[in-house]
Amino acid sequence: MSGPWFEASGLHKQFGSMVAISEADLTLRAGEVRGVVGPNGAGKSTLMQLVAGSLTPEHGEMRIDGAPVAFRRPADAIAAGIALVPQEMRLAPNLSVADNVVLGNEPRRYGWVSARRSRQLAERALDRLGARLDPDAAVTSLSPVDRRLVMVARALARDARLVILDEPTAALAPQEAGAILDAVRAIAGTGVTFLYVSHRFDDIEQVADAVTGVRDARVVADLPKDKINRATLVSLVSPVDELSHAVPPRPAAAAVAGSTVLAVDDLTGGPLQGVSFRVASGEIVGIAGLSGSGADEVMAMVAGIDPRTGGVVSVREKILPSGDRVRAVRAGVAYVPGNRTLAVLPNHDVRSNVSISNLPAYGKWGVPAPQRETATVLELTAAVQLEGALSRPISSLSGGNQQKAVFARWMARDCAALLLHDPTAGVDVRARAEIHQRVRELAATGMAVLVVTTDLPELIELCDRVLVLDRGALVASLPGDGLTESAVLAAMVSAPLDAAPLPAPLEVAPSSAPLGSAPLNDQNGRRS
Ligand SMILES: Nc1ncnc2c1ncn2[C@@H]1O[C@H](COP(=O)(O)OP(=O)(O)OP(=O)(O)O)[C@@H](O)[C@H]1O
Repeated sequence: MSGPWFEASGLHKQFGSMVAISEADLTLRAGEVRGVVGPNGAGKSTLMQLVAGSLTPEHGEMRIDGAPVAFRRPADAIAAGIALVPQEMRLAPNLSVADNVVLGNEPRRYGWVSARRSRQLAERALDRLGARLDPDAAVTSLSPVDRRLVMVARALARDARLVILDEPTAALAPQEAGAILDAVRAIAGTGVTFLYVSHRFDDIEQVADAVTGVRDARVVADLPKDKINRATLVSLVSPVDELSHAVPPRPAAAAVAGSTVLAVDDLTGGPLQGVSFRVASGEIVGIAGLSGSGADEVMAMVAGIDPRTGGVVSVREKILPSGDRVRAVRAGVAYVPGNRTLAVLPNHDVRSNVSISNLPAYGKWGVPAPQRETATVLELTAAVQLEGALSRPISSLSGGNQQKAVFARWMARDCAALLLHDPTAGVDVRARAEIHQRVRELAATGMAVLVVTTDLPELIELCDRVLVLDRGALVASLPGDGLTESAVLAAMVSAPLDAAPLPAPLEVAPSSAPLGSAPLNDQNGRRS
């Protein structure tokens, strides 16, 4: 690693009277991977957007190789060798892998886009990442991790010296995240600098050479490599006196004795090949699986978002029609999607975004009772540590805070089954602990909770039982007590990953079964 080539000092940005980042300094060396860590709403994304030219600072300066630079738009930053890879996927679905890599930067010959040179450019960028992808493949055919690699390749195809990655692994399983981390380390070895924003401390510990801590709109820490560990990272997000609160232990054995609330029998559709399981009142059941395992599809079909081609889903013995979200809500199925852009009402304030799930409760005989609504929403937002005025437009909240609002929405309603899809993606460690605590409390009131998450520690902290899906089939049901990440991982890839002893799988489902003829699972997911 050589001396600093990028320096920012005194960067300040505010939205109206709200200061998002103030007096921020940042110094980067060639080939450095700098983690960026801090609580939700701290100002991390704002700082990244200033460096990437998506926002312009009120004051402060940036220098590249000692010379002052000022970016008025992202194109200025790109021309200076800085590219931002945002958290949300920005790929053109109708274009190939190669076309997506060169999108907006197509090499031209005599003014015309050169298909040959575009392809070469894309292949070179993908090669540098070690991504073995067919440049002609449709980008829609790729797994989430490969799509993410295409987005990183796009930055490399622009000869970026600094690549800013915003939560690049937020919705990826650990092995898949590993592909991103390996690529980042390999590219950093060639002299490219990375700013790596993440709430996943495992990633930061593995990949970062140094960490910038952001808190309350200020840069509050600059940790060298030998100071990067779980305790220092947690303390950047949560004050030291809250450390124990931030990482709560899983209760020894959750009291799971209720009757079946959610029954899924022989579910088919998409990759699913006859998946059956039960979730009892008071139980928290997790589903783990790699991309393409079918975990996402189970969630979408049970929630009534996607239609199923076969099988039965019932809640409290009431069969839900296929692909009917309204009927599912009426039957008491709450759903918090992993992709918050599917859940927020962007043109509405925080209050409406939270109260919408339960509007009839805030009025009597059709007359609204705004005070009751406000009181309830204040209680719910406090429970997920979402601070600030309820009248703020939700789109002005940081990503993690939007996620908290969506979660609070479903706490307002008395539901039978709560479906959580990556419930704490982009949420800081402190609020994550609060959300886990709320989930446990909701389960204790008798709800059946189903959690699909790529975050293995979350499954282990939260769940009484973890079902593992592989290529559309249920391959294991692992009891929560004593469960380890390596045991879940091993079941996900159908092979032991290390020497850690595996709990014996309780259930091994056949890869397929004729419609309507599959045996039912008992309460613990065992087949009878
Ligand atoms: N366009 C905007 N209008 C008004 N306020 C904004 C806007 N963008 C960000 N903010 C506010 O600036 C503050 C910093 O937000 P920012 O997105 O930078 O936080 P963050 O650290 O990236 O959070 P997260 O980890 O949740 O993504 C927050 O209070 C947010 O509500």
